[in-house]
Amino acid sequence: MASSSKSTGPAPGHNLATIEQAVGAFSLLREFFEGAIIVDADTRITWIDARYRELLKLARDFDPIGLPVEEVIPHSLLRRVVETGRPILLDIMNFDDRQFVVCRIPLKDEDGRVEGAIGFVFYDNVDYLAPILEKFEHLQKQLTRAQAALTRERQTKYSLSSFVGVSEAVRDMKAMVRRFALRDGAALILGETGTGKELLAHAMHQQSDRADGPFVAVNVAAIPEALLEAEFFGVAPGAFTGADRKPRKGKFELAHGGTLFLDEIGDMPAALQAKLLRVLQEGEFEALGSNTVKKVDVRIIAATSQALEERLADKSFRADLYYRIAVLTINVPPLRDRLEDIGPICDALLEQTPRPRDQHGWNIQPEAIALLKQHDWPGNVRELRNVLERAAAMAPSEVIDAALISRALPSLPGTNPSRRDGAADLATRLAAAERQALLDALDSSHGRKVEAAQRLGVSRSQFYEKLRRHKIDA
Ligand SMILES: Nc1ncnc2c1ncn2[C@@H]1O[C@H](COP(=O)(O)OP(=O)(O)OP(=O)(O)O)[C@@H](O)[C@H]1O
Repeated sequence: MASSSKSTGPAPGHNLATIEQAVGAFSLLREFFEGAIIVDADTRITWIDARYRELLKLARDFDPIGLPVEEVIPHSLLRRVVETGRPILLDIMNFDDRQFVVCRIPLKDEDGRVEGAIGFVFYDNVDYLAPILEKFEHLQKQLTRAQAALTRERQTKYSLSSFVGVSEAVRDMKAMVRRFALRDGAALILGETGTGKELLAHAMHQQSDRADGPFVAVNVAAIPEALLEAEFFGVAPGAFTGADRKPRKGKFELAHGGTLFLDEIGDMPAALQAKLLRVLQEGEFEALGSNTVKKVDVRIIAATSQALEERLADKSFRADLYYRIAVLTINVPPLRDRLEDIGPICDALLEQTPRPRDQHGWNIQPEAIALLKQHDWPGNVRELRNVLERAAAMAPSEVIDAALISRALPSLPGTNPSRRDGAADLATRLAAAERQALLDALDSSHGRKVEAAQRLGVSRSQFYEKLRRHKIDA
């Protein structure tokens, strides 16, 4: 055996010939590597170089021979090499805060059967490896910084503090959201359109134990009825003619370990309500075209801007489902009932409103805020955002005064682009007219999308598709 007093092993009963050969061959290379290890076909350690023992900080009296490699090197990939019979020629491993290049090669007998594997560890005294390690270190630092920035961004974007409001009603509601976040049951958020229900659902998820899990949002009204079931529960391979061979995951599966936000739950068809109830009660469902039951761990947060009591009374919404989700109910007050929030919300929304490069920040005047407080806000904060964006687009400087606001408010003339743009070609004029029709329908149905779709004589899904195409945040 080529092992000197510095090496340990091999364990009795292993193929000595192979190990002798391997160690003999790479003893020629030993000045180029920092350590080496050999495992057998069961991935148990049969030999380890003394320098590798030092690197791993193994105690002097600890004998690793015969142990599964992962008990000594938890992240070792030697098992993969043994199982696949394929080498991993270049990889990087961390030991404490140092990075090493590692190379793993399968050991095969004369018939090509895998008998074990060897791993070598190199360090940067090998000049040609230095650029690889440097590059890796650089990329790893960049990744760590990007991940930290992303976490910060997610936390601020969806934290409860991004729901702006100073009124007592908002403070009480936020306290309730914090309490509900810590309970894991289904929750229901009620409020007019544009009051910030989705924002609150996201914040509740972010405050809960599920924050590291996914947050998946589905707008029930935006999906054509025929596709809803597949969208929620997924499709088994070949479930119907034309279905993919591969299974398609539904939103429930995608939200596993996290939160599923069901917006416009009042629009859910009866058959789907029954299936949803089953998931809530048993935590299980079947994909479309499958008879295998799947288990999921998902918290449901539902929201609606409809009066659910009416839907309960006419039996289009199941009472048992309602009582299941309504245990934790949050009522978001409409903007017109908390006028003192308008000023702070304007400041927050204007922070996010694009401004010309040479400008420091928007300056909204008290008279402009006073005028905004007189409006009824059927579309709530979403409508306020649109009005501010319109005013900002018309503003000649960073000052937003009452005159600009009165031009930007929806009931006043001067906002119809199709009337202004006489020189545009037909397609542009038609698109502008369609956009205006959508906005008008939303305005006159106080932001209720189902009603707006009916007014225009299009289906819900067509209506949503058009909103998306025209980039209308409704
Ligand atoms: N209190 C608030 N502070 C800051 N921004 C808000 C607030 N409330 C709502 N918003 C903003 O208003 C817009 C609409 O909010 P959101 O989509 O959460 O409303 P919603 O109640 O879910 O609407 P819908 O019922 O139509 O789906 C978003 O851009 C959101 O960020």
